[in-house]
Amino acid sequence: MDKNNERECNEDLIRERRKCNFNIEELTNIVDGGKARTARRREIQRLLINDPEFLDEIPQDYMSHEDRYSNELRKSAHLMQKLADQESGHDIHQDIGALTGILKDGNPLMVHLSMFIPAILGQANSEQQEKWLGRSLRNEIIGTYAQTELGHGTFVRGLETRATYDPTVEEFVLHTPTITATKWWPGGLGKTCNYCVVMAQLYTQGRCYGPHPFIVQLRDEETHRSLPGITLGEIGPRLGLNSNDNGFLKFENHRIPRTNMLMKHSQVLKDGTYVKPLHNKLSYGTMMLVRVGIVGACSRSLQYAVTIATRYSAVRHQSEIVPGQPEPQILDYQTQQYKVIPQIASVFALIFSARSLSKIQSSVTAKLKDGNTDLLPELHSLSSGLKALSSSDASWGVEVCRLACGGHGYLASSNLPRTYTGTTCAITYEGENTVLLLQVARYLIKSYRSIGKETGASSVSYLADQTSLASSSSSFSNKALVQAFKLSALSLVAEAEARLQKLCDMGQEFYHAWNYCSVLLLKCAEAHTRYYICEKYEQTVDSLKASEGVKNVLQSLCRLYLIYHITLTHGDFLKCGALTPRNIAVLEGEMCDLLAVLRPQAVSIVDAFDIPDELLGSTLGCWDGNVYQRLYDEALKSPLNKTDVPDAYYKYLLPLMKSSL
Ligand SMILES: CCCCCCCCCC/C=C\CCCC(=O)SCCNC(=O)CCNC(=O)[C@H](O)C(C)(C)COP(=O)(O)OP(=O)(O)OC[C@H]1O[C@@H](n2cnc3c(N)ncnc32)[C@H](O)[C@@H]1OP(=O)(O)O
Ligand SMILES: Cc1cc2nc3c(=O)[nH]c(=O)nc-3n(C[C@H](O)[C@H](O)[C@H](O)COP(=O)(O)OP(=O)(O)OC[C@H]3O[C@@H](n4cnc5c(N)ncnc54)[C@H](O)[C@@H]3O)c2cc1C
Repeated sequence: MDKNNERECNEDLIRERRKCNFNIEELTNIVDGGKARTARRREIQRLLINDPEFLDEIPQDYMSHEDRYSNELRKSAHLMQKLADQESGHDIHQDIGALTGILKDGNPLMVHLSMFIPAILGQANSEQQEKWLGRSLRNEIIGTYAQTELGHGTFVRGLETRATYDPTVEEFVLHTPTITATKWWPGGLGKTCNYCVVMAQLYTQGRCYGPHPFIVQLRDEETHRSLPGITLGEIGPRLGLNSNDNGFLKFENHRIPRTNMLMKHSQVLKDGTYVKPLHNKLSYGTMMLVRVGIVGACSRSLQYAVTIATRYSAVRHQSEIVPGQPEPQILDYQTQQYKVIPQIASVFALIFSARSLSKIQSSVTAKLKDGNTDLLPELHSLSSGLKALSSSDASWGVEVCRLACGGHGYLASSNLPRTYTGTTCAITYEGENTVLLLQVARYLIKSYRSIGKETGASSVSYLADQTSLASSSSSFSNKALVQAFKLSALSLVAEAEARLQKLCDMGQEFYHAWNYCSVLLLKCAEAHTRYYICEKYEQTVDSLKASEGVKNVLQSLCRLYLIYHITLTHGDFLKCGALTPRNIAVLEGEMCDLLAVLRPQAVSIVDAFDIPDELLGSTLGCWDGNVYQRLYDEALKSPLNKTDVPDAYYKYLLPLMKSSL
């Protein structure tokens, strides 16, 4: 689509774009993380969208279960080949964002890229990397990450798969002792992968040392047949991601060499002696890494959904605001603005916190190389909290965007249903959100109780700021609003700690008290993580070197985000005295003013997300706004429209209609 050719574009969208008062390209660079990143993303996307191999012969929704898998595997394999053919020197994981939308519904090689290779990088020692990293990067072997079992996903310590060391032949025996020990869910496990990283309980010298990672060959490298002692299969249709072959796996006393235990952090020596790691949760490192990646991935899903909803809201006319006047664009309704524009604001919140988290991860990783694990708990807490809030915010945001598109948003061709199912899964996988938030709460309570001890963990240093509890601010600057979030989080943590202590003082065991307070603890974790996001948003926008137009837009979006979230949880702000009822009323009024300020810029802001139509894949969100023709053309692709009278009519309807004659 030629974006300079206004003749092909919907009139409303032309008018919207003429209202733009900032530099779109500059905002695009901010979204991408710099000019060079924008250029790289566009280069990759051009390479993909001009390639006919990525086209589907018929829309996926009309394909059989097998054809969907096969079609997506064809495209995934082609994509991997294309990326491998690219000039070297690029980190494929940096480029993952650029691929959003090219593979439509959970591709079979995703976990190879996002977990198997990272597991080798993070858990294998240098000899093991020598053996498996190059081969997996060259796609000579394809792997997955097999941790979850039928009986246990959340509680990793409860996994039942065993890896028992046999020193006489220097091998581990992998075994699935019960039906509940069957590995269940791993992406690509069913039919695609020939290797995997398996998390299994390590037994040596008669003792269990807990879950550890092992690399296991699953299928013959020539015939692709499952190896003896291994049962593999696919788990069946899911809410979404149905082009993937999420699988199951059972071991029947399957033997692997000792050197297949991934030994970067802990080892089993030839005689069976166990050498423990520097920190006993280092074997959970792959999960932590992916949690960080999920924050960025969620921001991208939301960019897709809100681009669709915003453009559609500009094109769609319905009802009337002024009686008897022409039907307005639905974007003119304040309630529609309230659905869509906070989601735009949310995109930037997620982008900026993903970037901040990623920096922290790099510095923790660098420290780990020197054997320093001090900041691992801080990274665990932040990555857990941000994974949880980003996935729930984005899922809710995508759903709101679908609702904002009325009936047409329910159509597969809008691409909103698939965007939703592809986002909401992140609430569950890589650590179910409630469970991760309770990990954050655990860290908060522990940090609160150790106030005064220097831990170097900056995200919780505010818990020591007891004086702020008594002070409510009369100023309404963005910084002051962030302070209000801080106060709310601090007061919730203080309340939860006091409640826990009271129950313990009354004679309850700590773990029962914990369970009894866990709804409140969840709120603490959410408030703490929200405060983190708000603080990063405010700081990033404040310190940004940008033109006035871009800065104004981002300031307004940031302010909208802060006020929107205050209004959603205003009870917490009132309860701790951070804000008064009057303050809340004033802020609610200001939120509506901000919606009005941002409304004329909304289409241009989503244009700055710069998502090509071919990747957006939506009848409602296309750049030219030619919505109705696209809806009609897509409907014509339904196989039911191949004939006027379907066979089913003769088989079922006709006999029914004639039965009473
Ligand atoms: C490379 C970038 C790619 C980006 C791409 C993004 C898109 C990705 C698409 C991928 C597609 C699909 C992927 C899906 C894959 C999966 O789902 S894999 C399976 C994931 N499973 C889980 O996440 C399980 C969740 N459960 C857990 O993590 C643990 O069981 C849990 C942390 C909940 C508890 O562990 P326990 O061992 O029971 O620990 P506790 O007793 O609760 O706590 C003891 C202390 O340990 C601390 N802890 C826990 N985890 C960590 C950690 N990772 N690091 C550091 N510390 C940790 C905990 O805080 C306790 O500390 P304390 O004693 O309080 O001081
Ligand atoms: C699309 C998809 C892809 C996946 N891919 C992979 C993969 O590649 N590899 C892999 O190994 N796994 C994979 N998984 C599995 C995934 O990691 C698990 O489903 C996830 O970790 C949740 O575990 P669970 O299913 O055991 O849920 P459960 O833990 O059984 O959760 C059920 C309910 O119990 C609650 N609950 C559980 N424990 C607690 C607690 N301690 N405190 C309070 N509430 C609790 C939860 O909050 C939830 O409401 C995938 C899952 C999905 C949906």
